[in-house]
Amino acid sequence: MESSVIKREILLKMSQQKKKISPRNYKERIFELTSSEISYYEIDKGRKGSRRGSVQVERICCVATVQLEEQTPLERQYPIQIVHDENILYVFTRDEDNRRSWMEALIKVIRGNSGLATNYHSGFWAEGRFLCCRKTSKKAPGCKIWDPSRGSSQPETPLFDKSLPSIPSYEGRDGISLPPIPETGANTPVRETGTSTPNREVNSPSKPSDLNLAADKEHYTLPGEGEDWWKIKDARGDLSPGVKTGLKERSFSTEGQYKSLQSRLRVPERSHSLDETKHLDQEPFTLIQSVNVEDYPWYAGNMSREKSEQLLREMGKEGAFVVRNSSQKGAYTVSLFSRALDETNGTVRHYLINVTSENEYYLADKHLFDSIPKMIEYHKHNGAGLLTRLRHPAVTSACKALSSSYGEWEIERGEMTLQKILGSGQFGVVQLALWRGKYEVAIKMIREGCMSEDDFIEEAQIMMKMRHPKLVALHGVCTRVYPIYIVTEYMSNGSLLDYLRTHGTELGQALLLEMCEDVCGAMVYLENKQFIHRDLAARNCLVDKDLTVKVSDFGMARYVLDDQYTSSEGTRFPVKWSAPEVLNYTRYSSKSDVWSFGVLMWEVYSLGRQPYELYNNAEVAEKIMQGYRLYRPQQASQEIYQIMRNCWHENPKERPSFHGLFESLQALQGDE
Ligand SMILES: Nc1ncnc2c1ncn2[C@@H]1O[C@H](COP(=O)(O)OP(=O)(O)OP(=O)(O)O)[C@@H](O)[C@H]1O
Ligand SMILES: [Zn+2]
Repeated sequence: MESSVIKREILLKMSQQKKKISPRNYKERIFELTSSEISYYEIDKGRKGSRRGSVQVERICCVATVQLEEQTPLERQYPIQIVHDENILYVFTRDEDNRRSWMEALIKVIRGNSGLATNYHSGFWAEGRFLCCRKTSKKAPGCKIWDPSRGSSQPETPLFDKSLPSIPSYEGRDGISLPPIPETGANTPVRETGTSTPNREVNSPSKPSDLNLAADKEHYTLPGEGEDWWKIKDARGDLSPGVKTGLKERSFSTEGQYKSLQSRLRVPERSHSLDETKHLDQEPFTLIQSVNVEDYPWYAGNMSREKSEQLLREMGKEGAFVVRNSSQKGAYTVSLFSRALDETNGTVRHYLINVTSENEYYLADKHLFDSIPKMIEYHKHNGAGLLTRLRHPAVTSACKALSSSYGEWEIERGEMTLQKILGSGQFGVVQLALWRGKYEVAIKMIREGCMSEDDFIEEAQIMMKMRHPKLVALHGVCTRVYPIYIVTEYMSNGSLLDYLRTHGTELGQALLLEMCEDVCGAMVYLENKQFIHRDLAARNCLVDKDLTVKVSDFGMARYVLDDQYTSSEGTRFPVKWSAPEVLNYTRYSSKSDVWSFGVLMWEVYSLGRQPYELYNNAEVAEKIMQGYRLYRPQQASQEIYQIMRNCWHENPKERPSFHGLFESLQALQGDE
């Protein structure tokens, strides 16, 4: 027997975010809560359409509010998280009352569950991490204590015997206060009271307003019989241009809804351009006061349309963007990448930056700004008519500043301020430094006598031209004095091997796969350039602040002056990563890189174990010749393991190319 509906209402639902970084979208769904499940349905001509998903009540371990992100649009000010054993469902209620009533109902049904959480995450899961504690596993134990019986912020509304978890304050994740929505005055729509709900007994409303099935600022429901109870009328059609009567006509996007709400609440549009300086957490060393586009990391100068598309696609990140000079003289264009329209290939859109006669700038919609940087900053937080928000500048600031100021590869040593030691390797110590006091870079200080320096310096210019979003950029060198400095892009999460060993258990399947894809993407690029890495391994990949993995030290093995490293019999030779033809005849090729890549995938899926742990180099070489291969790591599916095995074909010609590997990996990603 179907259990009766406790609550049924249209709520906004966030997409499930199954991948590490996938675009979020928000859809209106009809939500139904029964004592056994919460389910949601498409809205089809104002009625319950097809079922889109559900969560069984017994699997829910926590229901709580969520701390708002900065610049949250008005329709998403009242989020609830429903945490269950597989994922987190985020839904957005209309207002505090509405949220309270959903929380009450949900907590009531889950109260008897055995596996209720003790902790939860107060922030959203976004782009591969929790905004509260920055943990990168969706299963990471919560960072705040969850106490469903703790006092709520409005104790005058007693629930059952206990009260609700506290309602969060309007605080962004960095403690930036968001203005509460003005609720009074002529602009506040009058609340219409509906008739009684079909489930009145179950719902047992505690306040008269709870009698409404739904009563928001735009429409109210007319509870009735059966399917037909679902008629919805516009309460204030005159005030919201995009909204007419009935859901049928309600075709505006959430951004449009935001705007119409905004205009009705008379929030001055300009107010959103204020204070943006606080949000620049991604690029801490950017000159935020400047109105010159040249001072910003996203400015790519005379980059062509084609080049920008190539760069953004290579980067492949939702919301990757650059601002470049338009072919129209004196004008600028924003080029933006998104997977919103085409999940597999993505789309690049080019938006001309418009200028009014009063020298004010705007993009897709009419939010005016007195400078381009302010406009860009606004659109970092508000899609407002764009394909997606401007999330990731595609040119790193140091990278761009360095390459524009030095066509050459020689960097002025005096412009480096050393900060701290990051580690040490084959060539010596690696330090974090600031270039010109503001751009973070990593410096390899080459210990004298361990590198064939002249050969390297000759090759450095070629290596500097190797530019790919998944390759650690070589910015330049300081060669005039000893020790020689090799200046590269700084990667704040250190080596992939260390990262796997310390954070491996927090990384889900999707992230492990993405890490392999990142490396493979860089290798496709090198393969096309016929550039052989020669020492591909997890220790030679680095992890960026957003967990992007990039390949480092490409080609550097050629300049090592150390017999123990260069000779395949040497103790430091990477035997366990080397293809048989390398061990036997020192025959390097992109296909020998492919072998190493297979071992790197094994490292990723074994969360940083040493390959062939129990064997020394000589034993490994012998076993490999006899046809033995690494076993399947626990985390790797049969499909993943098969990809590794293909990389370890005895005959290099039989191994897949990086291009082929990349396609296989992407196909797996689509499976989820
Ligand atoms: N660009 C960088 N950004 C951040 N940390 C770095 C960077 N380059 C190196 N490191 C840190 O310094 C350590 C040493 O790096 P390095 O590349 O010299 O040696 P390695 O790759 O570990 O060993 P080998 O030189 O033998 O291959 C790395 O493990 C990493 O922790
Ligand atoms: Zn947290």
